[in-house]
Amino acid sequence: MFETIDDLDDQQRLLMRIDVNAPVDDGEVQDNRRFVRHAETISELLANDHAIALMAHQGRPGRDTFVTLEQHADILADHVGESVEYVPSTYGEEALDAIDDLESGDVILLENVRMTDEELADLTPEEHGETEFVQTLAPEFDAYVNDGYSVAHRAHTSIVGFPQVMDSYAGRVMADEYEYNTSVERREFDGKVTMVLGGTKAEDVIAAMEHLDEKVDQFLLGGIVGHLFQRANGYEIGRDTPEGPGGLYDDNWEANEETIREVIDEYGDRISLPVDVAREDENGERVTDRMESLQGGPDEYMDIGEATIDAYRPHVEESEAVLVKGALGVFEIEEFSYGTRGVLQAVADTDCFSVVGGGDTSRSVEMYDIGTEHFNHLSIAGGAYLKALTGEPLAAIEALEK
Ligand SMILES: Nc1ncnc2c1ncn2[C@@H]1O[C@H](COP(=O)(O)OP(=O)(O)OP(=O)(O)O)[C@@H](O)[C@H]1O
Ligand SMILES: O=C(O)[C@H](O)COP(=O)(O)O
Repeated sequence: MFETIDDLDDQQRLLMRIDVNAPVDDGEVQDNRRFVRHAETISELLANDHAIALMAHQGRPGRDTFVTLEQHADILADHVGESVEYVPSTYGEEALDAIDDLESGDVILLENVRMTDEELADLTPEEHGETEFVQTLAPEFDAYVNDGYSVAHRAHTSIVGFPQVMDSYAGRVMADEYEYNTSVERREFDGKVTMVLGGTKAEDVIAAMEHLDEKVDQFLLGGIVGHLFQRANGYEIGRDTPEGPGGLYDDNWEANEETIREVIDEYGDRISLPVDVAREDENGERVTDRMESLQGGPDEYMDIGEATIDAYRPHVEESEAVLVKGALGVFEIEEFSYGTRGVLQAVADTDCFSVVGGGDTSRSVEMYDIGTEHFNHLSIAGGAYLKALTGEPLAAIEALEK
């Protein structure tokens, strides 16, 4: 087991990893529950007079969402109610100067760690610990705290490198999510277990499906994941999104199709797919097409249709546990929120054990007033949550335990 911030002495100089990776709309970083949850940990640490330098990432190199953390510092400051200084360097001179000036009660946010050469390098945890990034920053601090549960599945320098050489502790979000999500994996249900899978990170979701067959009785698919499955069935649907991993439908299609075929052959009878999908017509209105008579281009479908929602609802009502990962449509636009809202409302109306995961997806519960109290747990994690459900070890946890 790992140590947590409860084990820290007061007034320490802390290097802390958080995960405020967020959707970026027209260059504007969107606030979400990750900021709120990490702000709670930061406030708790400030109450004990620590000085904190935060590390975080945003997007992946080459994507539109790969931006600096300037806006993140402002959003965090709003939630913490204290100033959070953005430092436009991760471990260069400017960063070291700002760290030098850090006093008890101060918080700074260092530049996007994915802008360093090391962060995403293919290295062992021990090698990450030997990088210039780690060797430069580690001596400046008393301890390392990792609160970034939602990025805990990535074996990157800021996650696995620092614990090699520093006293390391799990933050509040890390500890809570870990306990909850592993208890989901261990928990045995007598009744039906249903998993609702959607969103844009389709390859991660499909990879997880390969490991979930014994734990799940029914899969309900939507979002880009649903498109991919229906495309494998011969329908002209689906597109690559700038936020998604890219290449889903071209370079990686052959491999994706093969995996989907394997999953369908193995337990296709437990997988429900959209029978209709919704798009915007020329007047800007929502219009729904049956799967056999698609009218839009492959890239135009933004939600599951009403018949699909009606078909999915009884599965939820019959379930003892429902686990959700990823949205069934572009819920951020009201017209295309029907699928996500319809299924989440069915979960809220049912007395089942329920977990909603996915940093973006769990936001829809609050956005549409579905009532957080109707769910057992709203996870701010996506990929890490999926991995935890499949019982796979998380790189960050292994590093903290070491
Ligand atoms: N048909 C669709 N076309 C385009 N985007 C879609 C579609 N259906 C769902 N989405 C998008 O999926 C997103 C949510 O899923 P995504 O896989 O990106 O993240 P998540 O599961 O919430 O969390 P995380 O980012 O933490 O893994 C929403 O922002 C929604 O707009
Ligand atoms: O949003 C997430 O799921 C995490 O921040 C991890 O981001 P990544 O999938 O780009 O590594």
